[in-house]
Amino acid sequence: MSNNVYGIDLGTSNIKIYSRSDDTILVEKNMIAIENKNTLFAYGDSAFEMYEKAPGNIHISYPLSNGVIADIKNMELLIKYFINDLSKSNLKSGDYYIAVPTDVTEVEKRAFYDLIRDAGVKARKILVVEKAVADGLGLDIDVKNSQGVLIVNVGFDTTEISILSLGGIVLSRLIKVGGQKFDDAVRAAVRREFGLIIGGKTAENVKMSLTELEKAGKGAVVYGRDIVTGLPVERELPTQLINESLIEHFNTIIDNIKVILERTPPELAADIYRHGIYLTGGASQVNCLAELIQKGTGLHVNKSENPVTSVALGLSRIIKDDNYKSVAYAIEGMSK
Ligand SMILES: Nc1ncnc2c1ncn2[C@@H]1O[C@H](COP(=O)(O)OP(=O)(O)OP(=O)(O)O)[C@@H](O)[C@H]1O
Repeated sequence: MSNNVYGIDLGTSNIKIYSRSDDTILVEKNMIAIENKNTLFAYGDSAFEMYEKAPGNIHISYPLSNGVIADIKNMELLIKYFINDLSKSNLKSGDYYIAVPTDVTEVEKRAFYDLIRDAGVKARKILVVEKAVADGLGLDIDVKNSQGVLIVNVGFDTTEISILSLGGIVLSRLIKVGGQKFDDAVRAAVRREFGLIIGGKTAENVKMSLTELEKAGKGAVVYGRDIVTGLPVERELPTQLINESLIEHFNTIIDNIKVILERTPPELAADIYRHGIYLTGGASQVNCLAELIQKGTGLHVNKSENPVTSVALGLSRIIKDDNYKSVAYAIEGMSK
């Protein structure tokens, strides 16, 4: 195949890239490790492996923050390396579909377009898709013909709450709550209740294993540093403590869903009532969140089968099915 087509969902913690030629989705950490301020040391999952363990001369960072591009130079570098890997070092010109959050400024949206144009990936055509629309398609919703669809995507540092109707976005709100805030809450609770300092990765693992641990009736065994003695220790944390530490953030998400619902035109609200809420994004899998949203809003919650890749799956449907091409658009001033 001469020209490939790529669909990119640039998440803060995970980058997901659909490649048309092999019909697969690459999922890698959106992270870069730079040695001595100017040399690429590692990227993607390999950079994440070193996170919180690397020496001072290796700087490891996320180039995205709160859903927008914070470090353009390193983000371009990452895109170039990932696309080069996908094309097996035989990069040919290609078309790019990139998902963007709705509730960001036009300048921030434009930055996604510029990123692909300037990343050195031989972009022929660059089209933008609203992230929630791609999410809807990835969730198998016929977004072009459906009225009143409420999608909640809980990611790493943001949660996007959107109402779709007939292929467009009616309302959207991006709030700064996601998996990272959940991890921070776990760390703070462990420090407060056990006098123990744990790393970010440990907190994330505890959060991700909560449901399993509860089922097994076990606590989470962690290793950390005792605040008083400064020595490494092992502790078993009760799951109840972890659950309680997350409630505040869950309530923020629920309150924001309610605000969006209050602003929804009544005809669309009726459809949302019938279909319920669609919940996706990696951090939506956290223990009890779906149940609490259901309880807090009184609406049925449909959980995604592919929470991490739902946006990329939606992009793949747009790329493969001409019927959905109209939901992708060129940034003003660029040809479609
Ligand atoms: N089983 C799980 N339980 C709880 N949280 C999980 C689970 N699996 C992944 N996560 C969390 O999901 C988050 C990553 O999700 P996702 O890939 O959707 O985010 P992102 O797209 O990178 O972020 P954003 O949308 O904020 O840009 C991380 O915080 C991770 O800890």
